[in-house]
Amino acid sequence: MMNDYRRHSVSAPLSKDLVECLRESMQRDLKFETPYVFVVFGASGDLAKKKIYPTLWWLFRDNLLPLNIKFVGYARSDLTVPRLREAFEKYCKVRDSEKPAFEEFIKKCTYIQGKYDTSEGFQRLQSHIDSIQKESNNQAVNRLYYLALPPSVFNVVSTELKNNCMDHGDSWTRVIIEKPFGHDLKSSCELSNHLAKLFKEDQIYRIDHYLGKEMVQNLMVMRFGNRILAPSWNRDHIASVMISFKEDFGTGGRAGYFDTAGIIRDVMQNHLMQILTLVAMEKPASLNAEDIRDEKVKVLKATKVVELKDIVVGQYVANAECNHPEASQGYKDDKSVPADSNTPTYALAVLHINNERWEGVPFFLRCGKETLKHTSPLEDPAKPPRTLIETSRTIRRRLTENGLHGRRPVKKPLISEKNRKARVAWAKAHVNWGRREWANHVWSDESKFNLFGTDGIKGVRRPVGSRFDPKYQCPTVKHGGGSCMVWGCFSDTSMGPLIIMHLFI
Ligand SMILES: NC(=O)C1=CN([C@@H]2O[C@H](COP(=O)(O)OP(=O)(O)OC[C@H]3O[C@@H](n4cnc5c(N)ncnc54)[C@H](OP(=O)(O)O)[C@@H]3O)[C@@H](O)[C@H]2O)C=CC1
Ligand SMILES: O=C1O[C@H](COP(=O)(O)O)[C@@H](O)[C@H](O)[C@H]1O
Repeated sequence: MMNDYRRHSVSAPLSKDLVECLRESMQRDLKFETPYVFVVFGASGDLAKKKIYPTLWWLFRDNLLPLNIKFVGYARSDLTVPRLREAFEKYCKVRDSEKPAFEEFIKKCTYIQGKYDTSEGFQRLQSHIDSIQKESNNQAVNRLYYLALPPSVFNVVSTELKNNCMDHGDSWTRVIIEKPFGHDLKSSCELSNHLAKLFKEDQIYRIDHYLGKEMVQNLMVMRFGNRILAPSWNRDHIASVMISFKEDFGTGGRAGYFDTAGIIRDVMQNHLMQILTLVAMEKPASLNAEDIRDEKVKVLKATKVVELKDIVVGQYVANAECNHPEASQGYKDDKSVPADSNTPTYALAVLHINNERWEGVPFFLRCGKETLKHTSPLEDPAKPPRTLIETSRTIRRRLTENGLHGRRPVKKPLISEKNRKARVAWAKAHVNWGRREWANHVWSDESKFNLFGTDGIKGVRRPVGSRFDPKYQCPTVKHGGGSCMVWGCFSDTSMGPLIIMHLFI
């Protein structure tokens, strides 16, 4: 069972059973004594402090990392481990009880200051890894290089890595590359070709962290494992799809990178497009990565090329009227943004997927920095179906499963509040009458019969125990309509005649 609080926070520890299970499955592949080094290039940056270091800590805390692992930060900034820690600790959400373990984690961290475009810093990194090897009984060190860097330096850093920091054939080296992977088709192909010359394909990990988000991971299960949704997931039932990414903060010190990318390259063409393909693709042959990739590619191939008329862009400016602390700063108020920058911080695009499932359904991709609401909801405004696939039996079953049972509503005479009170008072006053008292009384009532057709049997769907809830009652009237009003009476010994009071035609 998942801990309750974990549902709300990735920082909460996993349950012991789950950790054991994950460790067991990892032990098959990992020798825990083998030395590993995880190098974060761009350790001084936003991604490193907000995501990479906190994630490494959570894995460490949950015993999901090899025992002999070291974390090396690398960047140009003049930093030390304590200053690095200052930057990332608050994102690690360390609980009081976890503090000793966090100190152990920090002991595993080191920092190397170095440039990206010269060999000197990389040679020092290599010496550092050599020293880890010596400390580990000379066992060869597995290396994982994480490029948490702006794309402008991917080429030089990967080249320096290849020239200075590779394994010696007795361990492995892997390189993780962040998005954006190039800024257009040409540069993306160039980057691919460049990396292919340096590393084997299985050494290169291109990462889109959105694919690791719970909401995104649940998409496939929701689409293909849900028997109610699956048949409705198409143009007959969905009018349009809006995939929306909004952040209530701006570039916050990252403008150096952001201004070279813009919101489209930063999140739209990767994160939002990944979500779009997951939403739109057909069921893959298996959950194997290649099969999923193939289905995503089919969606992309069926997508009409986006033209200028299909896209709106914008840039956030300061808003003096808003009290949000960040609203006083426009994008260009950031000193590292050129005064004439026209980099978009907001974009809305409409895409069309020309296939049988989605023909005619617009897919809107919307993303913005400083949009005052940090949510990325996926909204599928449903439209009235052109064809009804579900049978009424299925609908009845689903309603009942959800606690709404089909029942006849209680009839309640439509009387004024004054009369209601009078009736209640009379009933209370005579609550103790017995047979003898009632025998002296005549009972009368009127009834309405429709002349054409009937009012029919009305039903309501209501939860158990809510019979007398006013919302589920059915108001009745004794007068009006195309009908015949009759009156009758009885006492404890006989029945009176039936009197036709009114006939309405
Ligand atoms: N921030 C986030 O939440 C996410 C970011 N990413 C991706 O991660 C990568 C890094 O992003 P992020 O950490 O936000 O970026 P930052 O702007 O924070 O840059 C990271 C580090 O790179 C160095 N750097 C910055 N600009 C330059 C430059 N022009 N030339 C050389 N070095 C530079 C700086 O370190 P120093 O000067 O000390 O060397 C900086 O601390 C990007 O590719 C981004 O797309 C992906 C997912 C999420
Ligand atoms: O890739 C990026 O994603 C973050 C948003 O990621 P989240 O996991 O924090 O929602 C975004 O802020 C950043 O600009 C971008 O580079």
